[in-house]
Amino acid sequence: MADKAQRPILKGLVMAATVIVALALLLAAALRWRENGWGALVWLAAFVATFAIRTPHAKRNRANIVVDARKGLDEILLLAAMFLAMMVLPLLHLAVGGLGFADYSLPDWATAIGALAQPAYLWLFWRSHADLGRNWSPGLEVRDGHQLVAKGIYARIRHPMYAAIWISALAQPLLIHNWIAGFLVVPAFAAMWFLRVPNEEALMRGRFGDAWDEYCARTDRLFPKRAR
Ligand SMILES: C[S@@+](CC[C@H](N)C(=O)[O-])C[C@H]1O[C@@H](n2cnc3c(N)ncnc32)[C@H](O)[C@@H]1O
Repeated sequence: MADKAQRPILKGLVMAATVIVALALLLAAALRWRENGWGALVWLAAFVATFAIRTPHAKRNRANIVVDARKGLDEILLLAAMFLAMMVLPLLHLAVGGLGFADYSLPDWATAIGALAQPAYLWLFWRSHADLGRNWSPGLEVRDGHQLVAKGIYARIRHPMYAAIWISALAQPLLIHNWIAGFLVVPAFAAMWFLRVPNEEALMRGRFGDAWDEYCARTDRLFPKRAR
C-alpha cells in the first residue's frame, strides 16, 4: 500500500497514463475514419470539445467542500453505465474495432442530422457549466455555500445539462452506426434521467426548501415553460 506521501505521486502517474492511453485511442480512432465513416469523425471532435468544456470546471470544483451527497449503488451503477456507453465503448470501437457484428447502416442524411445536433449539444453543455459554476458537480452533491442557480439558461429550464446530454445521446447512434458503441447510450441515459432526476430534485428541495419549489413552479425540466 502507498503511504500518504506517495499517494499524490501515484495519482499523478495514473492520471498521466490515462491521458496517454486516451490520446493514443483518439489518434487511432481518427486514423480509422474510412472504416468508421465520417460521422465518427464528428463524434470524435465533439468528444474532445466535451472534455475541453468540462475540464476547467472539474479542476476548479475539486476545492469544493461537500456537505451532503447521494452516492447509492444505483447512482454508482448509472454513472458507470454512462461512462461505458458514452465514452469507453465508442472510443474503443472506433480505435480498434471488434464490435463489427453489431454494425448497422444509415443513409448520409441521418448521419448529417447527428452532425447538425452537435453545435446545439456543445452550446447547451458549455452554457450550463458556465451558469452553474462552483455549484456544478458530476455526482449528486451539495457543497458548502451551495447557491440556487436560477439565472441564465437555468431561468428557462431546470436541467439544461441533461438536455444537452439527451441531444448528444440521441445523436450518437446517428454518428456511430453500431448497436453497442452507438445506440446503447440511449437506454443508459434514459435510465439515468428517470432514476436520477427525482433524487437530484429531492436533494435541491432539501437544501433550498420553498425557494426550490418556487423555482420549480416557474420552470419545467427540459423545455421552456409556455406563457399562460
Ligand atoms: C450534473 S449537475 C446537473 C445539473 C442540472 N440537473 C442540469 O441538468 O443542468 C448535478 C448537480 O448540480 C447541482 N444543481 C442542479 N440544479 C441546480 C440549481 N438549479 N442550482 C444549484 N445547483 C444545482 C446539484 O448539486 C447536482 O448535484
